[in-house]
Amino acid sequence: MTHPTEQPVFRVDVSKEQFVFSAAHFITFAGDICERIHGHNYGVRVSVEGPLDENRYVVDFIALRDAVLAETGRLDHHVLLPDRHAQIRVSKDEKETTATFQDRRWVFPNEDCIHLPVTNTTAEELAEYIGQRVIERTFDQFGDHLSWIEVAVDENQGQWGVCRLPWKRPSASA
Ligand SMILES: Nc1nc2c(c(=O)[nH]1)N=C([C@H](O)[C@H](O)COP(=O)(O)OP(=O)(O)OP(=O)(O)O)CN2
Repeated sequence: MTHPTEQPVFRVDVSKEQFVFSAAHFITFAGDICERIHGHNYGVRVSVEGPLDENRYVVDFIALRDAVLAETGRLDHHVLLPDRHAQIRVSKDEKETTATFQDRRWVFPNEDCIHLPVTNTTAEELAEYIGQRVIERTFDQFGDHLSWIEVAVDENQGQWGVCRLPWKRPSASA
């Protein structure tokens, strides 16, 4: 009998020059230190593992590429704000979004902001968010048989936050 680890394992990686989004953010660290707002040209790499289909693909990397591009395009030229941070409070009215941290306050036009379901807009949490969104975009096309998706987000030319997510049908509320 063949041992399972002797089976070939297949993966598709997409890592394109266009997978860049320029965005502003600020995070907290060490408890109550809050960065100044600043920007990064974030880079993204995505991998998917699973068995081969009838085309001998894990997934069509053109379809995966287009799903990633849709997400990087959506984040590009925005201010990324965390919706789940205990100290960075984010609120909005019909025109403007206000973020506060202690006695500091940032005000942005609503259309410049993307509210993310994260605690801190670290590269790791951005990677998880992009991974969830790519699953949502592609699950019906790619099917339920894949093993996982891994997203890596580069904040500054070689500083990657990476998240691997099980390949699961997105919940209806996602
Ligand atoms: N594991 C992680 N570590 C750090 C993260 C992160 O997301 N995950 N993020 C940061 C900060 O966002 C920091 O601003 C990183 O910015 P960077 O420009 O790379 O750092 P420097 O302040 O050293 O800037 P230089 O332009 O290189 O001087 C920190 N850690």
